[in-house]
Amino acid sequence: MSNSPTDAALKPPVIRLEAVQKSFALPSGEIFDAVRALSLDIPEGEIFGLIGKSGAGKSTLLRLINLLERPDAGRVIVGGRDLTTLTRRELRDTRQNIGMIFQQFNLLQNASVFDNVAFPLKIHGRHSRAEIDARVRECLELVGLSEKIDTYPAQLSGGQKQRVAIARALASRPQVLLCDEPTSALDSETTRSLLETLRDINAKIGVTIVIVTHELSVVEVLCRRVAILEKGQLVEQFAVEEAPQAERVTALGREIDALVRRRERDAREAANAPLNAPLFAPAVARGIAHA
Ligand SMILES: Nc1ncnc2c1ncn2[C@@H]1O[C@H](COP(=O)(O)OP(=O)(O)OP(=O)(O)O)[C@@H](O)[C@H]1O
Repeated sequence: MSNSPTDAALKPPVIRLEAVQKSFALPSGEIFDAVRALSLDIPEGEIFGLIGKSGAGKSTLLRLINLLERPDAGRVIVGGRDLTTLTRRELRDTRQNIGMIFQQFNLLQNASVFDNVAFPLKIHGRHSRAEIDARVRECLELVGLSEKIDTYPAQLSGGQKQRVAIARALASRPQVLLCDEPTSALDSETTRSLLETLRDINAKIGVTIVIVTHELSVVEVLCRRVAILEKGQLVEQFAVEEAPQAERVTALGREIDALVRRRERDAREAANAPLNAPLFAPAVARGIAHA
């Protein structure tokens, strides 16, 4: 696996996976290894992408982080606690520290936006009404949906539903937000705006974001680091913005680099172009003959 020089996790990992393993029994009786002895550190405050082909084990790995899937072997340490050793009750409490959002939003259809966001706080049973009220308003403001507090999911667009889901996931003030293909059901404009909101939230409250996606444009816009999975193993991880020292190991890694370099080049050209430059100046004239 290749690692970039900035890997030397300057910040302590908020998530540490140690040789986690997860297998499933298939209907045929065969055992399928979805995640194979995988180790990974994710530093606090990171926006971290998990990518790979369909079936590579991305969602399983994400679900191992909050123990929605229990590993067959290995340790899952979040916020300094090994989740695999906790009692059911301790795990329930610790999960307050790990929010999660899904592709299909998973909102309660018969509950208002307020009640959806308040739900995890109410079932936890340790918050006063005033505290819940203030927390819900604060989270809806973070996602830009304050004015929808009294509406119902059916009255919202897909992007707005996902924002409610984010507010709900943040209600318990978790250190970690897990996102499983959060923009797959959204059009490209809504996706862009939602990704901006996630970046904004990361900057404002420092929550560590781990996102599974098959869209490289999501990685390009949102992620600062990325890990590439193949057949349940971690084959490469790097800082997205960092120019590679050597060619990336995987085709996906090379595609991400190409996207990032193209964006940088476009930005440079836009900054250098005189206002009256022809729109389609030949590449050679602009010094990018080998672009
Ligand atoms: N509960 C399960 N029972 C049996 N097999 C499973 C189960 N969950 C996942 N798998 C298998 O494990 C493999 C990895 O699944 P996973 O959903 O983690 O992959 P993925 O990389 O997220 O793929 P995709 O992008 O298609 O969602 C797949 O082959 C899947 O069929």
